[in-house]
Amino acid sequence: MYIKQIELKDFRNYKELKTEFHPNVNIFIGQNAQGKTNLLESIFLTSMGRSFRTNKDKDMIRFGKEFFRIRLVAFKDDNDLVVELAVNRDGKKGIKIDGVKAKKLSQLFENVYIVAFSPEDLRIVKDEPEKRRKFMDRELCQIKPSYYNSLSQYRKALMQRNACLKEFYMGNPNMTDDILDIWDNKMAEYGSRILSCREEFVRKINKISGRIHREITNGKEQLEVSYEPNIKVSGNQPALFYEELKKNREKDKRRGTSGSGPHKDDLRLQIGHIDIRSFGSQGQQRTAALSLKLSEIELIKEETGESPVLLLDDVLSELDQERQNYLIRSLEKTQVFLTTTELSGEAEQRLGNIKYFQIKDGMIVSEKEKSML
Ligand SMILES: Nc1ncnc2c1ncn2[C@@H]1O[C@H](COP(=O)(O)OP(=O)(O)OP(=O)(O)O)[C@@H](O)[C@H]1O
Repeated sequence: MYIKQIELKDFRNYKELKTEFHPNVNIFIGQNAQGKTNLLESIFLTSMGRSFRTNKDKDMIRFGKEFFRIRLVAFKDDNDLVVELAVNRDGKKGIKIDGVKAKKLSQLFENVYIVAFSPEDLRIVKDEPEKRRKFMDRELCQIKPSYYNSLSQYRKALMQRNACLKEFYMGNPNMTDDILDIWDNKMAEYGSRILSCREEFVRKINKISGRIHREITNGKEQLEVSYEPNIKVSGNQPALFYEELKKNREKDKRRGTSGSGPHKDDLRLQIGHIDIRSFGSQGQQRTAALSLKLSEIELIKEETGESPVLLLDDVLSELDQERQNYLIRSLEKTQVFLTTTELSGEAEQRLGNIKYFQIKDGMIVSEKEKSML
């Protein structure tokens, strides 16, 4: 699968754009703040239905305009696949896949598979647990679209439960355990599904990242990734999950918030017996982050039979030569979009077939393929 073409209308600083991509490597070059990341963001959006850098869809509408529209054409299973997405100032989002209106956001996930990699991802090991949960969730949404439903239902139940707990905390005499129980049951139903999906996901990612990490470090380091569920129940067992929630009920009432559940999960990353989240060197943490990201590509291939498209936002310059080399070697048969402020020469020499796009002020001012340079 690869992305053939994109059309933008009033997206970020792009007034109008229509361009064709190379099935192998596409490089967006330009000075700072010209629209390179915006272009990656538009591609990401058609795969995940949301941005990788804002939760506010409206922020992506060009200043002073009423809506944005993206039309992306991918080549998949010997056919063109057309994904269209539009957002207006009221925050309404419309999605069409091959001309047919999508009813749910999750219908997007099975079309264009994407792995996005930015310098921020290199901090996934040492950053707060939320980043590692996001890593699991984003990947799981792509390989298991029903996961998205569990996640959003769980979030809704959690919000409602927290609202009830706040009432207890404030001493509202009308709040009862029966009401809380409704949300405990909902949280248990969806929370245990999330838990079992994450369990399985981490088992798989551990295998793949262990191998990749060994290769990058020439066999010197063994990376171990394990799941740290906040509620220690194994598999999809809503009844046991519910019991655990109930155990914490009185504590939660006193605090006015839910202190346990998958919203507190984490991923443990170890080399030998050392927890590298806290005690790894910066190099170890970055290499482990690279191993995790590359595992995402492998896992999507394994689970879907499709090679995902890779978005690299200014990431090559963040890696040393050896890690750059490893990354580039892993990109065979993967369509890549990468942004850079300058041509670094060496890395690109090894990148194979490349199409360059010079970006200036929300426009592609020139395009050329490597063979023409
Ligand atoms: N909604 C919007 N409408 C119009 N312009 C916008 C909007 N949102 C962002 N921009 C503009 O987009 C530009 C930033 O683009 P982008 O983030 O793609 O930069 P970049 O080329 O990747 O730069 P860098 O190399 O610094 O990361 C800024 O000039 C910003 O003002």
